[in-house]
Amino acid sequence: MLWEETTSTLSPFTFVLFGATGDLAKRKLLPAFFNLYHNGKLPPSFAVIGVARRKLDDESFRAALEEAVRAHARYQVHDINWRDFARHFYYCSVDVTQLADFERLYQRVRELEESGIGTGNRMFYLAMAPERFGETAHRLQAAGFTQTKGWKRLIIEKPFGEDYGSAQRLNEEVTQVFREEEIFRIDHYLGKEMVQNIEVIRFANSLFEPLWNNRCIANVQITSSETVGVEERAAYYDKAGALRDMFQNHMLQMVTMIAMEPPSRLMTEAIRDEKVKVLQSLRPYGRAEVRQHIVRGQYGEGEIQGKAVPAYRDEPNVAPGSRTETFIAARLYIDNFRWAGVPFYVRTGKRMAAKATEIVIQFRDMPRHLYFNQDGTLGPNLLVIRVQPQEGMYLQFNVKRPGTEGGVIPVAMEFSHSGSESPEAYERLLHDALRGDSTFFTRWDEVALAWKFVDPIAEAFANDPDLPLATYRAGSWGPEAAEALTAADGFRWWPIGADAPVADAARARLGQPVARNGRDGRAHLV
Ligand SMILES: NC(=O)C1=CN([C@@H]2O[C@H](COP(=O)(O)OP(=O)(O)OC[C@H]3O[C@@H](n4cnc5c(N)ncnc54)[C@H](OP(=O)(O)O)[C@@H]3O)[C@@H](O)[C@H]2O)C=CC1
Ligand SMILES: O=C1O[C@H](COP(=O)(O)O)[C@@H](O)[C@H](O)[C@H]1O
Repeated sequence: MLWEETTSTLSPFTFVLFGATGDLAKRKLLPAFFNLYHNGKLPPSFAVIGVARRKLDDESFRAALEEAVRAHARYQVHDINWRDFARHFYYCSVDVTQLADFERLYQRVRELEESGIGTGNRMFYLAMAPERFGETAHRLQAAGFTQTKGWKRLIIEKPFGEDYGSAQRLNEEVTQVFREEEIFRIDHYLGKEMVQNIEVIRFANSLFEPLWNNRCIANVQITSSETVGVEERAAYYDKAGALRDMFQNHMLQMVTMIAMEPPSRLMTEAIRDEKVKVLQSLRPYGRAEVRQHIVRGQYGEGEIQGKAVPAYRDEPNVAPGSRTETFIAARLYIDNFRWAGVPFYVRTGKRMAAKATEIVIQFRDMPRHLYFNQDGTLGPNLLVIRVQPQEGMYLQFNVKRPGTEGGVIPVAMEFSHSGSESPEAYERLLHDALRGDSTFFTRWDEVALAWKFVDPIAEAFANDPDLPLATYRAGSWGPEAAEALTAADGFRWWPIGADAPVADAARARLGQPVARNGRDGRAHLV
């Protein structure tokens, strides 16, 4: 349920973290535990048992924990009594392909529980290769973990399948062991402060909700751009591409949050029901529509923050001549009463000009637009939800140019969350799962519908000889064809991230020069 008091005490638990020595654990999960502990969100009695194949003991795992926390947590190690925190962490070397290892792990968990920790509440987090998810769930059952007088829950990392068929098979495997309400499928974008804020912005403001439809909104633009390349993940990414890695999950989840109807109650299942309806209303695309509405690209060489970077095909472990897309832009339609005719432009890519996730709601022009638009600079009203790295939103509107010359200039009202110590996405999601709240996790029917929408696109990507794969320069905003996608409808992608007009305000606060606008179409801050 939403808005439950989050400082309420959690029940004691044991948390079995598979993949405890991996990248995700190091950068996100272990620091999230520290942040939660620092903020008093964990109960006095809990145990985290790190699991992976390599041979570590409790002490060396605690040393790795400290390193991870020092490098990636929001707070300083010396802010708390480190020994008090670290004593909650244990390690057990397990190869998940070996049932005997699970039996050993089970003994460890039982010993901890019998020493007074956990009272039988058991959380299992699968932060390892997705091929291992199904068999791990089965071995947990075979070793006896799922027989408990407390609760049992499973958190599964992405990717949840690589198409509808494989996702369905995986789901069948895990639901043989855990009930749907015990399964927490992670989409970490749902843990981001401003993604969660979408519901409040929409449903707690009489200013916005009456306008939230095809009568008032001209288009919606959702961008998640990254400056990083494929990094060390080519083995996975070269098969997945941007379509499966970002679009099928994070991007479509943001679409559902923007487009859903108000839920009948602010309750988990009521909210998920409304998100499902959005996915059901997505206009399906076959090959012809993919050519018309979707642009894919792959980064070539270029520059990121002044540093030369190689083309995707020259990255380590990428197949020579790979045709994997590192960028996708799509024009989506949600064929229901509220959104009929409104294009949703969605784009995501690696090695782009900036790291930014922003949602731009562009309102329709006024009917007497021309009257005020004599110098051709009048822009539409925009509501921009800034997910990251800045957290906040701004509303762009038009006012009279001050003075006697007349004319109209765009201005922006900004609200900024940055600096307000929002919890990290994983921190919030771990805490939600521990208190049994699955609102910001994806239900199976959401995952299934997302794959059913994406599968024909993936088919076209793989087999349509007439579908271009554009190369874009690393450090750019993607291929030109993505600009053409919006331009064909008389729109354009609005600048985001550091290019957004309100970035001027941030620069001004830092005493840096700002673009004093008027005729350049950029907004002043009011
Ligand atoms: N890293 C990231 O930023 C993100 C990761 N994810 C997802 O999180 C999951 C983990 O990713 P990531 O941390 O990057 O992966 P890593 O490859 O860095 O880590 C994999 C972990 O699994 C362990 N492992 C591998 N094989 C076995 C085995 N047979 N038995 C027991 N443990 C095993 C490894 O330890 P050892 O070798 O010691 O066994 C290691 O701890 C994946 O599903 C990924 O898609 C999702 C979003 C972002
Ligand atoms: O899930 C993923 O997300 C990250 C981007 O996450 P963000 O929170 O930094 O925006 C992406 O780099 C990765 O490829 C993908 O698997």
